[in-house]
Amino acid sequence: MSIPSGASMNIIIRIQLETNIISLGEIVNVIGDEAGDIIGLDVISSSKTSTVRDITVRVHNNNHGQQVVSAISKLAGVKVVNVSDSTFLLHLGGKIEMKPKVRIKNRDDLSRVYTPGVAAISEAIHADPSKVYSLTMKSNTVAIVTDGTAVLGLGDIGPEAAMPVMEGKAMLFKQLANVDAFPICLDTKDTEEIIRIVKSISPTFGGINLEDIASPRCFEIEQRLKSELNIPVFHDDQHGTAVAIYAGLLNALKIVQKNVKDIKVVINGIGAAGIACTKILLAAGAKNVIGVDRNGAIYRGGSYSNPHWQAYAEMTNPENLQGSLSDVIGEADVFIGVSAPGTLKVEDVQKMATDAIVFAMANPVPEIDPDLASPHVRVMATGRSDYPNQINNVLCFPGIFRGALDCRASEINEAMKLAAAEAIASTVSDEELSESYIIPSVFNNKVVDKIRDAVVKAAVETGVARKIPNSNK
Ligand SMILES: NC(=O)C1=CN([C@@H]2O[C@H](COP(=O)(O)OP(=O)(O)OC[C@H]3O[C@@H](n4cnc5c(N)ncnc54)[C@H](O)[C@@H]3O)[C@@H](O)[C@H]2O)C=CC1
Ligand SMILES: CC(=O)C(=O)O
Ligand SMILES: [Mg+2]
Repeated sequence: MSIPSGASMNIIIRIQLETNIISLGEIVNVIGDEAGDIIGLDVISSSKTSTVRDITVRVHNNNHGQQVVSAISKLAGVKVVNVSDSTFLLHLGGKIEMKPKVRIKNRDDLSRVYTPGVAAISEAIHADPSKVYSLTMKSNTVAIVTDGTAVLGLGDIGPEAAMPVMEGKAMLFKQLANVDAFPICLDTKDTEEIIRIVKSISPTFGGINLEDIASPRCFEIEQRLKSELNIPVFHDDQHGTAVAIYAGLLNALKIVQKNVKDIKVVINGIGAAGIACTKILLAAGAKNVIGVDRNGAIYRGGSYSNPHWQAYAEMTNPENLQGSLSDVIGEADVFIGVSAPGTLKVEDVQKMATDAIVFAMANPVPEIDPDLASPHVRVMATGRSDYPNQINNVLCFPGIFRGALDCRASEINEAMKLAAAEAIASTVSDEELSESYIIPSVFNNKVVDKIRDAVVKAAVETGVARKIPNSNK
């Protein structure tokens, strides 16, 4: 399954044109004939007989881009020098950097930021370790730790290939919540080694965001680190996703006027995200949740290689349904996909209850093309930014860590997660709420502040805050 048609991309085509043979206008017309949308034209160099230009063209997808380039290549007097994709260009040299807060202008500055002056600061922290929070970057810094084994929906692509995703996440932490975060991509899949490394690096950080670590390993890593460290450890694919989904569902259920206690929910993909989503829905009162993975519904009496599925069967699937996704989806009110591209068929959606809600969250390609599902559902959401209702853990992690760091929370607990979900949902007012607006945009500047305040309040109420921060207002 390719990226759905709703997506688009920009390509930059560098051409050399012989100006006595062909005009720029003719090239522009050819691009228009191929349905390419020109969004930029730059002159790179020019002589009496030829010009080199960069033409930035918005196209639907890779194939469409190739079609446009091929049409230009066929023109007499045009040489296509290079074609680049603006997404690749944006990644050249990486997306983040480290910047000092003050400039070292002279020897005096040097002697204070570094030796000998810095020694007094180190001694002060040695005498009172809690001062590391006020005298270093720790209080505002989060490690984004991955082993590269479940990167988006791309699977085990390794720690190097995980880097662009983690850099992107670090950008979002900074831009949305002013949290300094940086990627730690580990070249090991060994649970004990990952735990040991994260514990060893933890003095630098105020929090640990575990990311894209495959299940079931991710559960033990998180659990052990939570109990062995005194800073928040949060596996975003579990809890950030669960919080964002629950926020979206709270609002979607208002539209269809159904109660979470009465609905049938089918969750496809019972990995990190699927198990956490199930738990948050059960905690919210859902009674009929059915989990489905590659081999079908998870039921009591089944035998499973995944050690978490036996326990999962005990707490879900009250009618003990068996069979494939198609077999169990009949009359479901809600489908949540946190699995893999193209796993939900239109025929499956047609079997769902009236006013069906479909959250197809696999990234970058959802379980069903939203254009195909939409005619059959009341509320459609994906994890993507190019469709309405983007449900993505980016709605949660900046604000939840902002709150946890501000109150120096020792952990991120269930109350803080529920508070975050309710804060996200409440950002959409009753007047604004509609089928295509159940969840605020990532760029809604109220989201982070609302989550932060709600999370700090919940942390204080549950006794995990080690500091009462100033109000955010
Ligand atoms: N929109 C969002 O905010 C988020 C989306 N996701 C997406 O959810 C998906 C799963 O992520 P994780 O839970 O972190 O990965 P994971 O590797 O922990 O779990 C994936 C689960 O899906 C199952 N699965 C794979 N193919 C399947 C199929 N054809 N049918 C049924 N089950 C299948 C696997 O067996 C596994 O149990 C990924 O595509 C990821 O991009 C994950 C986190 C956040
Ligand atoms: C959004 C995210 O964390 C994922 O797809 O893995
Ligand atoms: Mg992830």
